[in-house]
Amino acid sequence: MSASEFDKATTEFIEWLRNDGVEISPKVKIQDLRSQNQGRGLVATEDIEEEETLFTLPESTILSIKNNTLLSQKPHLRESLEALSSWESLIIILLYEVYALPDSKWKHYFEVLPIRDSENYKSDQLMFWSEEELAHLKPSLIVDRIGRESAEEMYNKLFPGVVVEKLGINELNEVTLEQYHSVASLIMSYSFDVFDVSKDPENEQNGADASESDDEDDEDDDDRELIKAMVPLADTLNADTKLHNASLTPSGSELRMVAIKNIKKGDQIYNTYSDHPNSEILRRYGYVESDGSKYDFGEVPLHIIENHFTEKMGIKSDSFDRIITVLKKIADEGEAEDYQNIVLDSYDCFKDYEVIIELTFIIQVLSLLSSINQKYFLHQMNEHELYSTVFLVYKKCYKLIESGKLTNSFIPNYREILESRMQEYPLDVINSTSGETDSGRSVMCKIVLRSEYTSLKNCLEVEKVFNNEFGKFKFIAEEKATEDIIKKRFSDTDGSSKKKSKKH
Ligand SMILES: C[S@@+](CC[C@H](N)C(=O)[O-])C[C@H]1O[C@@H](n2cnc3c(N)ncnc32)[C@H](O)[C@@H]1O
Repeated sequence: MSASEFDKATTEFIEWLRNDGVEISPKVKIQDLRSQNQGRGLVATEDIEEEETLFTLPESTILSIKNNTLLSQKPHLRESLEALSSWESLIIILLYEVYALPDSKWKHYFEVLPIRDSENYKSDQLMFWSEEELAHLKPSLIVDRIGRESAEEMYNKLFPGVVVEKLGINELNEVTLEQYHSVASLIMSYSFDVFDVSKDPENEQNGADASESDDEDDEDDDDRELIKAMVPLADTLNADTKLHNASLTPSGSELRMVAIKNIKKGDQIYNTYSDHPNSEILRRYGYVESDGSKYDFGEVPLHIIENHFTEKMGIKSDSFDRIITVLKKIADEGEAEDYQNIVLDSYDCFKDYEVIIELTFIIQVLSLLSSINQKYFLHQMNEHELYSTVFLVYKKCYKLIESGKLTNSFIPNYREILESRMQEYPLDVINSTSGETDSGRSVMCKIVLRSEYTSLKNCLEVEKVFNNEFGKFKFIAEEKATEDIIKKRFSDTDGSSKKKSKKH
C-alpha cells in the first residue's frame, strides 16, 4: 500500500465514521505515524483542555455481540453465541464480517486494520515469533506465557465442530488457522471490554470500563455486564503508560473519548492498555516502551528461591519440596484469607521499589526454617512434625509481617535471591542504557530484559522497599522470632521428649 493508498484508506474510514453518526472534534486528526513504527494514531491539531470530548461513538458503530451482521442475518444463533465465551463469540462474529461478507458495514474500518493491511502492520505479538526469536527473550518468564497452544485448542474446538457443524455457519467452513490467529490477535490488541448498558442501565455511570480488553486466559470475572467489542476510532489511539491522556467512557448508549489532561497542539493522544509491564505489552500488542513501562516488574522464579535455601542455607532439597507441599496445604485448608498461598511460580518485583507480599512472606518463612534447621533437622522430621513446625513458622511470620517486623536474616537472603536472578540476565543487557530507537524484534527483546533487570535492581534498594510510606519494617533477632516456636515444638513440657530431630 503506497502512502497515498494509506491516506485514502484513512480518509474513507473517517467518512464512514461520520456517515454512521460519529462526531469528531475538529481539534483532532488521524495521523500517519509509520515513520515512528506506530501505524496510525490520533494527534491534537489544537490545544485541548482536560475533560473535552474528542469524539463520540453511537452504538451502531461498535461491533460486538449486540451489533453485527451475523446475528442480524441469523437471529436464531443468538442464544448459542451468547453461550460461548465473549472471546469465542467475537472471533466468530469478526471472522464472518471480514471473510464471509464482501460488503460488510465495517469494511472501511477493516481497511485500516492489520487484518487487511499486512504491509503496513507487522504482527509483532509474541504469538507470531519463531522459537529462535523467542530465545532472545530468555530469561524473561514471558516466553512461558505466549498462549499459542491454548489459541490452537480454541481453533480446533471451534472449527469445524462448533461453527460449522453445530451453528451451521457454512460460510466459515474454510477458515484457516492463520486467519483465525490474525483475527484472534486483532481482538487481543484492538478490542475493548465495555459494559453492556442495555442490560442494566444503572451501570451506565460506572462506565464502559472500555479499557483495552484482557486476553482469553483471563476471561472476564464479571461476564454478565462486560462485553468484548471492536470500537472503531477508539482503537486508533496508541497507548503509553506514562503519556496516557485520554480515556473512553460511556455516555448513555454512546461511548465518548475524553481528554483526561490538557493536551498540547501537536501532541499524540494516548490511551492506556491497562497496567502492563513491557514484557506483557510485547506479548499482547507487539511493541515496547523504549524507556520502560510505568508498570515494569522483574520476576523471581520459585526455583531461584529453592536454589538459595538448598545450596546456601542448608535446607535439603527433599525437605524444601516437603515444606512447599505443607505451605500449599496450609493455604488449601486455611480459614479465610488469613492463610494465603505464598507458593507461586514466580514473584513480582516492581520497578517502583515494591515487591509482592508473597515474596517477603516466603523468604521470611524459609529464613526462619533454615535457622531452626541448624539445630532441629527438618529432614529428620516425620510428616506431622514437619507440618506443625512449618505451620508455627508460617503463623509467626504472618504476625511478624503484620506488625511490621522481619528478622535479621531476611535481608541477606532477599538480596542474594534477587542477585541470583539478576545474574541470569545477559551481560549486554546489564551494561546497556536506554536509547534504542529501532523497533526490530531483537531490540525489543533487549528492552524487555532491561525493564525486568532494572526492576530487580531497584528492588535491591532495600531501604526504599522495606522502609517506605506504605510500610516500615523493623528488624529483630532471629532467636527472638524462633524461641516461641522452639518452645512450642521442641521443648519437653510434659516430661516426654519431643526432640526427635535435635542434633546429637
Ligand atoms: C489499538 S491499536 C492502536 C492503533 C494502531 N496504531 C493502528 O494504526 O491501527 C494497537 C496497536 O498499535 C500499536 N501501538 C500502540 N501503541 C503503541 C506505541 N506506544 N508504540 C508503538 N506501537 C504502538 C501496536 O501495534 C498495537 O498492537
